[in-house]
Amino acid sequence: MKEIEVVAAIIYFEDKILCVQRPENKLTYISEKFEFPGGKVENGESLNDALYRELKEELNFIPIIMDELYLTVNHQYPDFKLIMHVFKCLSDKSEIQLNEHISSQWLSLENLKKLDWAAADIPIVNRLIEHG
Ligand SMILES: Nc1nc2c([nH]c(=O)n2[C@H]2C[C@H](O)[C@@H](COP(=O)(O)OP(=O)(O)OP(=O)(O)O)O2)c(=O)[nH]1
Repeated sequence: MKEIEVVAAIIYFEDKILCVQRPENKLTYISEKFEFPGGKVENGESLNDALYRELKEELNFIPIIMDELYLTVNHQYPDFKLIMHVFKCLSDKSEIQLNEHISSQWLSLENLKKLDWAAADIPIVNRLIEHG
């Protein structure tokens, strides 16, 4: 089974977290789902470099990375295995540019569960709600 390695960012502005919605996709289980911004790690790239590149591409955003690594999620989707490394970041503003996503919301922890998340993101959302 194909393996995909991805980096993703939990971006905080004050006490809110940036949640972004994926566009339509032939894979129904990720189509129009909410996720944390990020994307695939390229060959030979460090996780931090991948995160900087993806956030610049997707949001024109240069992150301040807060911690080494928040969590690595392993999730089996029907067509591939996802390995997703998640980092917490800070933003000093709430205005963001969406280059690839169809919508975004800044949500406080207690509202995160209201969104329709990609399945791999559920453990991240749960950990955030339980431990911040
Ligand atoms: N960035 C990100 N991807 C996620 C999350 N949850 C989740 O299941 N994924 C999955 C969806 C995709 O199958 C994969 C990310 O790949 P992508 O297609 O967005 O990556 P990319 O920007 O490098 O895209 P491309 O160059 O292949 O077009 O990880 C998440 O929270 N953030």
